[in-house]
Amino acid sequence: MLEVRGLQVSYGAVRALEAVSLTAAPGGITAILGANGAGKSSLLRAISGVAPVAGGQILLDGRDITTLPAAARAKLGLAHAMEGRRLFRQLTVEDNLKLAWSFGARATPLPAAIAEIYGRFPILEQKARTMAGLLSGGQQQMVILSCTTIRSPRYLLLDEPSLGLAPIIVQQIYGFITEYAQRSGITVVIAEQMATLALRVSRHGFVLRRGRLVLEGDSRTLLEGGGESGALAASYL
Ligand SMILES: Nc1ncnc2c1ncn2[C@@H]1O[C@H](COP(=O)(O)OP(=O)(O)OP(=O)(O)O)[C@@H](O)[C@H]1O
Repeated sequence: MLEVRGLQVSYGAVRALEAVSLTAAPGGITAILGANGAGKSSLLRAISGVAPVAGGQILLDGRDITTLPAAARAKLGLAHAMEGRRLFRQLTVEDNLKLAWSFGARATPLPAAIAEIYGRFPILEQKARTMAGLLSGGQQQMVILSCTTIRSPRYLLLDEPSLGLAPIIVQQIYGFITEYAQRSGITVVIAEQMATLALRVSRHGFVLRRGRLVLEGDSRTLLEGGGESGALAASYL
């Protein structure tokens, strides 16, 4: 179970998150929604240990990890695909995959792990010897998802996996995420500006606005526009 209690994140005088509390239910997808600058990336970055925490607590399976360095959190099974497609651009696709595998739990032997990825994204096999920096945005996102999942994480944090991608590629990426979450049974947290997209695949959604949690609920309820969810649109204004 991943739990955040009263989390505050500040960058100098800028307060990015103010007393945010939420729980990501085990074995399912949780959506973190909100407009540009709402604090979604700061939340994920604080959880994985790369953003400064000014107050509150982060608990992983009941253990307080708030002051643990990022590398120690990764060893506990936290994987974070950050916004902005961070990969080793000068390395080939396959070398990116090998490197990611070497940092992970190595639950599956390397050849089988790579074969599985190529089975899922055949284009990556065709581009295996191409420098990752030369791929299209969608192909780079496939490499990033492959690199984070090849490590066999127990918790997966995905920051705006749809950003800047064509609708058909977004469908493919989200298809992969949904299938992977179901098959692996791990806990997935997706930060996404495109609320409908993330609510369709998640169980529960949390909405941030200017660093504060303003709405939460069952994803279907938020999506169907019933009850409180008129507030979903309002929270983006
Ligand atoms: N390194 C930083 N230094 C200073 N301010 C920052 C930094 N990173 C983020 N911020 C500010 O913190 C607030 C929250 O930003 P954050 O990136 O977490 O939001 P977001 O919801 O992920 O938005 P986006 O979708 O644009 O990434 C914004 O006001 C942003 O300008």
